[in-house]
Amino acid sequence: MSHSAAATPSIPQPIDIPVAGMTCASCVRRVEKAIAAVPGVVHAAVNLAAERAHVQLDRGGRLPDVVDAIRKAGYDPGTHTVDLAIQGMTCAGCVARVEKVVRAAPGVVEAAVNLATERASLTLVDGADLDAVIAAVAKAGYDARPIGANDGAGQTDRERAARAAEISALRGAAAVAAAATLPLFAVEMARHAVPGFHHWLAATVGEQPWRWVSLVLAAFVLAVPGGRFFAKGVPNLLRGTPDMNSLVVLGAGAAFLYSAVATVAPLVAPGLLPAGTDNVYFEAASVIVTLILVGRLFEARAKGRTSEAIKHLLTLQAKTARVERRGQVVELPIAEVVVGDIILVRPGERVPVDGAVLDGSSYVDESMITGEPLPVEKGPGAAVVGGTVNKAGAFRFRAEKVGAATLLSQIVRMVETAQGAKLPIQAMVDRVTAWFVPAVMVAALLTFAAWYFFGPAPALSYALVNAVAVLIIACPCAMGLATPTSIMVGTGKAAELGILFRQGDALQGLRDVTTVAFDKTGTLTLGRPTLTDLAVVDGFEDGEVLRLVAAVEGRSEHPIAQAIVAGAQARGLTPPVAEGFQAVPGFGAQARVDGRVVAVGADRYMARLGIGVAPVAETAARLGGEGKSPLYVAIDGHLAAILAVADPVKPEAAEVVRALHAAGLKVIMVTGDNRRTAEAVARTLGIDDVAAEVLPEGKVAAVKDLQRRHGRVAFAGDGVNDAPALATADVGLAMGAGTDIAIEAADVVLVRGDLRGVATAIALSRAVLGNIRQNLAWAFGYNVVLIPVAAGALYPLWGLLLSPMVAAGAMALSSVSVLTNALRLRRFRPL
Ligand SMILES: Nc1ncnc2c1ncn2[C@@H]1O[C@H](COP(=O)(O)OP(=O)(O)OP(=O)(O)O)[C@@H](O)[C@H]1O
Ligand SMILES: [Cu+]
Ligand SMILES: [Mg+2]
Repeated sequence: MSHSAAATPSIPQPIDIPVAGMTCASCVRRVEKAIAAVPGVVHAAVNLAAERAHVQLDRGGRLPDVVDAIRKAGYDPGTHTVDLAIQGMTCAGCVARVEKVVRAAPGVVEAAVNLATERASLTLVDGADLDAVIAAVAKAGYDARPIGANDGAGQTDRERAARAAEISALRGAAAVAAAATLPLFAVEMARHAVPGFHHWLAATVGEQPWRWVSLVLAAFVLAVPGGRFFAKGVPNLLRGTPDMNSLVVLGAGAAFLYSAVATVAPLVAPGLLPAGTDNVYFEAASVIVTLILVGRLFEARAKGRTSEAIKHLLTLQAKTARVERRGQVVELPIAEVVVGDIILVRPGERVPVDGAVLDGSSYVDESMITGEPLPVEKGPGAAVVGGTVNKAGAFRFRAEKVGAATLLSQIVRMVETAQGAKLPIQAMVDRVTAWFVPAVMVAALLTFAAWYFFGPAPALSYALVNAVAVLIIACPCAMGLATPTSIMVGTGKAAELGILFRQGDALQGLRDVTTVAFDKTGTLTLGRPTLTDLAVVDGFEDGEVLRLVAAVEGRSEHPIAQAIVAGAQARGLTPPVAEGFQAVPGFGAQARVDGRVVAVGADRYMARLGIGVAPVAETAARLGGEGKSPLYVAIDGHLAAILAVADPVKPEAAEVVRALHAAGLKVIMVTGDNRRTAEAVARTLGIDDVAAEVLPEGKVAAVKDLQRRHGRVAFAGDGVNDAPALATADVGLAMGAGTDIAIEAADVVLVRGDLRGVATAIALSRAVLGNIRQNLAWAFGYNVVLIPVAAGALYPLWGLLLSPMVAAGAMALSSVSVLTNALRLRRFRPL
């Protein structure tokens, strides 16, 4: 066993920690502050809707401290424990080493390694990448395997269970509160509505006994179902960091306390309260608690629905796999499948992980990943993707990507990251909400003072009721939900449509672009060119030229090369063997065939070789005008022929260009192809401008040039060789080819190679940002308008006041309406 020291960790990756128990924007602030105060924390961002903290530590920062800080601030950091079976440990030194590398792995809070049981018991942050831990252990020279299921699905199952528990707890609390509040509320209403009720109550139950009954009922509502507000709100208040729970506590608590004093005072200290001010507000205190509980219940339910997209993705994941182990086929939980396992898939089963078919053949439904409606044929060598459904045949395949590395897991992770993202506008919202709760408390105090000193009699009653109304109406919970819920629903909807926002802020970026640039080959066109024309120069013969060219192109990977080889095959030619093959990217290729030097490529390739193409200039112009790509062939330094390949445009391309124009965007094509050809294609599609004959390394410069001229540019490419351009553009959209998505450079991945995804992504980003704006306008507007009303601004003119009960109803409604508005995004219609 090697005992060399483990490699020093590089800058740790940012980590997402689920945080439960946050109710409003000031909770977010509090958690953020608590985390930021931990030594070694570089950056902390907390998202209320996703209920997550995104934390960047430097080398000295310790995750356990962060988790601790969250707990100390009064919230629940989401962690879970996992057991790993560790092989290869021989002594206590090994134990210490494994513990060290495991503790240094991202997302690990605590680790204990046991030599006797050969187990490591880890506490991980929910959502942490167990594979990274296993890899770290492997790097230190040991073998680690998870015991029991612990894939992404398991974690989200736990989150789902936690949410379900929260919903049922809220439902119970709201029901109990409502039952106890009902008599109070009914009697209060009857007093106003039923003539003579007052006298009837006084004659039967008696006014004072009823006050005692009310006191008991209200105390119960506040203490039992309303206990959750006190448990969080009081400590926060005492710490000097009031949150929305504190506002509820102050509002309902003040109403209750005053009423309790008014009930008890006549017995113990008559004359304590001035005449006419011994009113009770037990019903108000109870109704506030009940309505806010009901609001929270609706909110929790709606929040559950915002993450439905992820749930749907997770249902695609198979739970078990039939694996060959030691010559036997065993059914294993998906988490125990390792790379290299041979997996059997029977008809109708889901492919469990990503891999390559060994034998057998079948058709596989990949629509859930690629959007391709027709089942795809799979034979030996074909790639299969976890989550897709096998149709009629059976096959065996070798697992190549498992656990978090599978495409499906990556998609789930991308959606989760995007859903938890903070948009730039959120910073503004955060600044406002940070001051909001303290400002509200000051406003309530001022209201109290104004009514007490300048208001009509009974001054104390008016002062109290109006101050309570201000406290209740001003809860900023709708504000805290406005952005994150729209992002969650929007990115979830996007995922359903095959649009993955890798960076959540690409949503805002995409909304702001003015220009969309497309790569031509494989993006606007199908990327499957065919040989259409062949014209030889005098002295050369068709079949012979094509035979030689096909020999050269047989060595090339370029789609054009494949078209030429296929063209030769179709004419029944068998190309000879080529030697000394040389490809010049962006120009062409050459090789020696049958003792002759054969070169094929663009006109600039001929220019580079010093071969004039004037004799076929007219043919080239005609071919280019038809949208075909002309290619020149030189044999032994003499121009021999001109060929043309045509790559049909995607059927939806023209429609997409029209849609983008309708959205007010400029559409530009960037290509390495011949100018005339490019312009012909652009014309048929209605594209505004063309950057043609761009060398592969020139695409970055082309994008920069577009940015200079048009502002913010989105670039859509096939994601493989367009990576630098994708990264340079303000927003890079990678057109995924289903399995081999080049995700890294892009901000947005269009899983279905369909161009409509580009227009849909832009339309969706506008819809989401619009939705956020509506939410913010509603949340802010509501507070701005109703706080003065609650404070009594309309009283001098119209005698209008806002009862604390109405305030509680309005406040519960405001969060629900923001959530409902965000959920409207689920009905977004794609192009
Ligand atoms: N193997 C090859 N055989 C023949 N011609 C080639 C070959 N490789 C490159 N060329 C020539 O160089 C040109 C530019 O190639 P490049 O790969 O940069 O762009 P493209 O695939 O035509 O277009 P796009 O930039 O839209 O993907 C091609 O249009 C072709 O004329
Ligand atoms: Cu609130
Ligand atoms: Mg290309």
